Amino acid sequence: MQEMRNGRMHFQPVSRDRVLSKFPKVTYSACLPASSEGKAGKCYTPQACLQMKNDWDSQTKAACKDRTTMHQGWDRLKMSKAVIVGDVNVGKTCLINRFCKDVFDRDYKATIGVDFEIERFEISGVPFSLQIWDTAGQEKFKCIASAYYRGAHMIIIVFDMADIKTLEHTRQWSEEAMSENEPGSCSIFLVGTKRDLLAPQERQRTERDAIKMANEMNAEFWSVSAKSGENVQELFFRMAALTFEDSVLKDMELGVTSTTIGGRDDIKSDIANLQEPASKPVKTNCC
Ligand SMILES: Nc1nc2c(ncn2[C@@H]2O[C@H](COP(=O)(O)OP(=O)(O)OP(=O)(O)O)[C@@H](O)[C@H]2O)c(=O)[nH]1
Repeated sequence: MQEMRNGRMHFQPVSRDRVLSKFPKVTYSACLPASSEGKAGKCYTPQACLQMKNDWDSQTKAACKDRTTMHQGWDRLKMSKAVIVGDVNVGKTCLINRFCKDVFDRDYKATIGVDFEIERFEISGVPFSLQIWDTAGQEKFKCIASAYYRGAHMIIIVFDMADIKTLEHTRQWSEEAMSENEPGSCSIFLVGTKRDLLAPQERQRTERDAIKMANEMNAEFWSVSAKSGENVQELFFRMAALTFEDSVLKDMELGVTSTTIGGRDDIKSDIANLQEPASKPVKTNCC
């Protein structure tokens, strides 16, 4: 992924479909009448989005362009942690698999505890990795999964658009995930899955309810389908872009010169916990 040559860090190129040069901006209202859907084309709604900018922050642009910053400041790979939570069976694993592997499995296989993927991007010319943590929705695994909420830069709360109860439960998922993190330290995305299962009018009703919920929890709302792939790549690109920019701005604020984002050693130890369960067991009281 990265190696030192002639005293400089060299990163292997990422695949072309993970290169992001333009800022992913607001282009679509989920509450448009069904008849106008498809005209505007995309994804998420100005009524519930984390920010409405059309371009990178000028400081981010300057930092990405600046060769000196590249050599002095980003000699290690920038990395952020996204944690995906939500009720059992809502489609968390399928969402990740659609983006990371471009596959969809119709059969349900419960996640046991946690699992994770690392996706590599190039954003505005800068190598960037996103750790995507998939957690189990089953109650019996909750205490294992919650041990991995800490240190998240992003919390993605998933619900099933065809099962409105799962939207009601998102408030509790949000509270639980945020209780492990400092207030204001992570961005929240509220994601409705299985968009393909709903008729247009039903979908609009659910989207309106979800927008209200997203506003309550200061989240950005997206409606996606892992089955068809609709909006999935756009969602992950948007998440990657927002967390990348956050990390660049935070690093500049802190005057960080040579570290992964915020010196997050907790991310590495999370992976160590996952890969070496025998040597570092997850402590739980409830399972
Ligand atoms: N039609 C449709 N079905 C979906 C979609 N996403 C997931 N499913 C189905 O929903 C079921 C559950 O999906 P998973 O991704 O395993 O659910 P999960 O949230 O990871 O479940 P846990 O691991 O138990 O927490 C599977 O049978 C999937 O095929 C979607 O976008 N559309």
